Amino acid sequence: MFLQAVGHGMEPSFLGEVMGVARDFFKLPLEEKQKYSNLVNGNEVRIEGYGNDMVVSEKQILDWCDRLYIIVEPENRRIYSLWPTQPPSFRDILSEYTVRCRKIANLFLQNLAKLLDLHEDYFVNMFDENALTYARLNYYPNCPKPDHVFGMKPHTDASVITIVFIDDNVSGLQLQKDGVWYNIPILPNALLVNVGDVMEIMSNGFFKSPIHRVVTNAEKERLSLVMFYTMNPEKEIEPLSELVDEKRPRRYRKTTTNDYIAQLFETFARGTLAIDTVKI
Ligand SMILES: O=C(O)CCC(=O)C(=O)O
Ligand SMILES: [Fe+2]
Repeated sequence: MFLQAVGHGMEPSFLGEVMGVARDFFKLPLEEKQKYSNLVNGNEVRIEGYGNDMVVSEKQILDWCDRLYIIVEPENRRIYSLWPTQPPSFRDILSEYTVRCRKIANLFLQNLAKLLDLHEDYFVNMFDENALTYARLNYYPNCPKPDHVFGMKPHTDASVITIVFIDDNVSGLQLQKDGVWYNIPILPNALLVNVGDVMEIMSNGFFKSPIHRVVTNAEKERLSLVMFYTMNPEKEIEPLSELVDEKRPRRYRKTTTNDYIAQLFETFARGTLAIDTVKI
């Protein structure tokens, strides 16, 4: 499930500021950005920080994309040493965006619960004080050979839900439906909201986590800011008992967010899908 939210209450001027600080960050000299590197001891890749994909094989084709990945919620899990100090307003603006996006996330979660005939706060209440929200800032430079490389390879998100904010003058995000790729049109100031794998698992396949990818563009660079809403990393994830019965047996194995995210990074680098590893 993928939708474009327009009446989300964030003013275009505020969204402009958000995209502005993201753009200013990526324009910094490489040495400055590398202060936030996702490499530990020069080789081991952690999720958080600035960099590119984890490399698992020599044949792997890296995505044409730079990214900065940071935990934004809960506040006590923020690693401020990985939060840019340039541009100076980066932290304040991302913090405000985090608060405002949470409202949209909760509204979406409430609507998903209602569609499943569950209490509207069913999903909202599953996010405890250790549930993590990751922000990922993606920067896709223009690419001289757009036919040779993706901005981001086909994947699904390991989140419960995801909110994507795309720079409003460059398309490039595509969605797979029945084996065909469709362009997601640009709607200025819209936020894209989609279901991630954890929601697919919990809903026992009622909601599908859409396969999507980003194509590169020869002329234009592109930016996006993605918020991934995940549960407490230790919490067990499985189809809700309310949604499993004889007619609709359980379709996914039990996992945890921790294990699943590790699985996602591995499968993403290999070009396969994490969700296939938990299907029964
Ligand atoms: O850049 C985009 O439009 C989407 C990026 C994305 O799918 C992701 O970061 O998971
Ligand atoms: Fe994604």
